[in-house]
Parts: sequence; C-alpha cells; structure tokens
Amino acid sequence: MTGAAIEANGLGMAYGRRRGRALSDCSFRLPAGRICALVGPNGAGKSTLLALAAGLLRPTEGSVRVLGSTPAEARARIAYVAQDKPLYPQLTVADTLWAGAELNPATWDRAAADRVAGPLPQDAKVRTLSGGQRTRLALALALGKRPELMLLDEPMADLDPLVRHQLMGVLMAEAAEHGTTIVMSSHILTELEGACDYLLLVEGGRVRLGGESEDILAAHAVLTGQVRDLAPHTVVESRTTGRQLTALVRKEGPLDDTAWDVTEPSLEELLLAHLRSPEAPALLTPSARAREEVAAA
Ligand SMILES: Nc1ncnc2c1ncn2[C@@H]1O[C@H](COP(=O)(O)OP(=O)(O)OP(=O)(O)O)[C@@H](O)[C@H]1O
Repeated sequence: MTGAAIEANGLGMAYGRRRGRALSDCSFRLPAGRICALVGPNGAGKSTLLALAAGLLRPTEGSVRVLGSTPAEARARIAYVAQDKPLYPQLTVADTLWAGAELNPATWDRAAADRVAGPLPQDAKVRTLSGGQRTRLALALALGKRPELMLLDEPMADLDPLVRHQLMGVLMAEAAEHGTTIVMSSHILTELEGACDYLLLVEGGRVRLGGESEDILAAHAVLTGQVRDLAPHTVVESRTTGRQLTALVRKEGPLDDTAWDVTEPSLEELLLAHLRSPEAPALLTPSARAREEVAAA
C-alpha cells in the first residue's frame, strides 16, 4: 500500500469561541500520488483544510499528518498556493523567481518554474500584474520548489480558459512524471472531471464523499423509468416528470435493469446531486478511510 499524503483523524477547527466550527470531526486519508479534487459549497471548510495541511493553522481538535510527518516537519516538501496568492508586491517577476531559487536551493527546478512563468514580463513589479498573472507566478514558485505535495486553493479561478487548460496540462505532466500529489480546490466541476483521479467532497466541515473518482462513480447510478419504489438503493436525488422517475442512487445491491434504464453519472452530475442533497449519507471508499477509524471499526 502507498503511504498517505494526508491523513486527518477527528480534525476540528474553530476560529473563535463564538464562531461555529469550520471543520468538525473530519477524518479521511489521501493516498500519495493522486490528483485530488477538493470540492464543496462556499464556507464548507476547504481553505481551512488546506491551511491546516500546510501547517499555517493549528487544529483545535484532532490531528492531521502530511507525508507521514506533522505539517511543520513536512513544510519543505509541501507547496501551498493560497486563494489570495500572497506575493511581495514590490518585487519584480525575476526577483520573485530568484527568491524562490534562494529559498529552495536543494530542490529548485528552474525549468519547471519557467514553464509556468514563461510569458510573464521578467522586470514587471508584482503589484502591476493582473490577478491571472499573479496566479501564474504563484504556481511557478510552487512548481519550481519541486514539492511532493501541492496544496492549491482555487488555483484556476482567475485564469482565462486557454491559460487554465495549459496550466492544468503542466500540473498533470508534473504529477505523472514525478509522482507529485496534488490537492486542488475548485468550484469548476467540469474542469476537474478529466484531470483528477481522487475526490474529496467537504460539506459542513467534514468529508461527505472521499475516494478514487472511478470507485465513487461506480458506486452510483442514474436510474430512469416508471415511478416505483427504489429500495433497497439509497436515493441521493430524484425527480418525477409525469409517470417518469429519474433518480441518482447509491447502489445497495444489483440493479434491476429490466425495470430501469441504468447509466453511470458524470462527475459533475454526481457532485451537483450531493450538493443539492446534503442529507445523503457519507461515502468514503476503503482507500479514503483514516487508519484510526478503520482500526476502531
Ligand atoms: N480567518 C477566519 N476567521 C474566522 N472564521 C473563518 C476564517 N476563515 C474561515 N472562516 C470560517 O470558516 C468556515 C469555513 O471557511 P473556509 O474558507 O475554509 O471555506 P471554503 O470551503 O474554502 O469556502 P469558499 O468556497 O467560499 O472559499 C466559514 O464559516 C468561514 O466563515
């Protein structure tokens, strides 16, 4: 079995006594080498989870281990790109990349950084760059560090579609060539579909769906047919038009394909159905279950 890139056990985070918990009793495991989509509604706890894994926040309950160590111990092996892409506004692009090389002398990969930063004007100050150009620079720093784990908080949100496509390609190639684990939070579900092989859906501060995307998809089905009882399957979402029923279900045994037209949902369909039905029970495939939870079961 491969090691875990991230393992959370009973992870909880409250920002203040009067505020609710951003994360609560959150347990999961992300095996190393995966490209993981981290999805969930606004305020679900995605950024909090990434900041805890990056060691920028300390959990108020439970624990998170990263690459087999505490986040602080693993810091040199992690690259974290925060949602607001903090960079030094007075530095030029060239100075910023130079600082990246100086701060990571053992691992700095200039070619990788240049592949991402390439089109940026080297002598432009960071404060004069557009939002998308800053994102490019932040991703160049992250990739140049040649990390084992990249934690990317909505990295593609302010990039134009062509650049998004190109940079996704660079990230995928990086992961394939070096076995880098990538966790990428995003609201753009269609873009995650072809790129990510692992899925974490966070809602209300805990993981609702976790595991290999293809296993999670295979555990569900879209059933279309005449209105009838869907038991024993767990209904995630259903709608009726006249006598016709369409339901996205979690399979609890063989499907009667004489009664139903059965198809596998797309990732986007599956995620939207779960987001619209927060009461649907959680599903973590075996690879996504935290070891402590498995031992306790
Ligand atoms: N620095 C902070 N201080 C206080 N509360 C915070 C802070 N950061 C986040 N929160 C709260 O924690 C909860 C989770 O926020 P978080 O930013 O982790 O969600 P998210 O899933 O990343 O959301 P989005 O998709 O909108 O970026 C929210 O209720 C938010 O108000």
